[in-house]
Amino acid sequence: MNVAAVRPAAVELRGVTKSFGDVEAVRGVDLTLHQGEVVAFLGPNGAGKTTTIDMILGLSRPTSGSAEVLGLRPREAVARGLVSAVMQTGGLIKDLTVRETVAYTASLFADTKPVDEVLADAGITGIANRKVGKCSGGEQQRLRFAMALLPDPALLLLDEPTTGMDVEGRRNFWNAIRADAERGRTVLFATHYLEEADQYADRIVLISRGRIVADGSGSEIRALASGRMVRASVPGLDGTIEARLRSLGGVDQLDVRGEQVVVHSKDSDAVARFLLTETAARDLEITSTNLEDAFLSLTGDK
Ligand SMILES: Nc1ncnc2c1ncn2[C@@H]1O[C@H](COP(=O)(O)OP(=O)(O)OP(=O)(O)O)[C@@H](O)[C@H]1O
Repeated sequence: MNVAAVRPAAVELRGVTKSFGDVEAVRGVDLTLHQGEVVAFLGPNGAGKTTTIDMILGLSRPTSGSAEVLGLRPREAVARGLVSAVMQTGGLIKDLTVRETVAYTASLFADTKPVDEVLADAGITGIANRKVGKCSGGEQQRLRFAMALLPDPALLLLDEPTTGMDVEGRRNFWNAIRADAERGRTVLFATHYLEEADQYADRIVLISRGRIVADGSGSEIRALASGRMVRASVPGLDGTIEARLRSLGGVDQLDVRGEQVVVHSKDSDAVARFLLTETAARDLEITSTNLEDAFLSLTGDK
C-alpha cells in the first residue's frame, strides 16, 4: 500500500495567489509536500517565499486558491500544535538563560515535550545556562529551533534561518535540523543559497517572481540548467546561421549582439564544430555553468 496516499499531505497549495495592491507576490502556486520531506524553498529576494510561508502558517490568506496543512486549514493546524516556525529574528530576552527561555515558552503551552529533550534535540544542552545575550547568532537560532520543537510539530517552517551566521554556525544549525528531520518531521525552509538547499534538502522548489520554476532534487535542478556556454565572434552572422544554431540538438538559449554570439547548450561540441567548420567564427570560448549560473538561468535573472 502506498502510505503517502492515505496520509494527508503536509502542505497542499492549489492555485495560490497573493496580491498586495497591485503587487502580485505569489502567482498561482501548486505545491504538495509529503510528510517526512525536507524541502528547500529557494529563490532570490522578493520571489514570494515569505509570502507563501505566511500563508502556510495561516498568518495571511491567499487572494485566491487554497492552502491546507495536514488536511486542515492552516490556522487550525497551528492551533493544534501541528506546525511551528523558526523565524529569522525577534523575540528573545537577553537576560534569560537558554533553559529559562525554553522553560518560559513551554509554560505558555498546555502540553509540550520536556525542556531537556528539546534542548538536546536542538544541540544546545551544553549552553543551557548561558544568557541569551551572550549566545552567538547561530546559537540563538538553535534556541529558536528548540522553542519551535516544544509542541512536537509535524511540520516545521524556517524562513531564512541562517542569515548572518558564519560557516560553522550554519553547519551546526543544519546538522541539528537534519538529525531531527531523520525522525520523520516535515521541514520546509526558505533560503537564498543554492548550496545550502543542495546540501541540506531532499528536494528543492525553486521560486521566482511568484511562480515555481523548478522542483526536484539538487542534482535534477542542476541538470535542468546544466550544459555549457559557447561564445564566439561570427563575422557575417545572419538569420540563416542563427536558425541553424537554434536547430542544433541541445541548444536551449541563444543571444546575439552584433557579431557576438552566446549559445547555451547541452552539446557544446556540436555548437563549436558547427561554428568552426561552417562559419567564419573566431575567438571561440567554452565555459561550463556552475551552480550559481544554474540558479540564475532558472530564475530568469541572467
Ligand atoms: N505586506 C506587503 N505589502 C506589499 N508588498 C509586499 C508585502 N509583503 C511582500 N510584498 C512584496 O511581495 C513580493 C514577495 O515578497 P516576499 O517577502 O514573499 O519575498 P521573499 O522571496 O521572501 O524575499 P526575501 O528573500 O527578500 O525575503 C515582493 O515584491 C515584496 O515587496
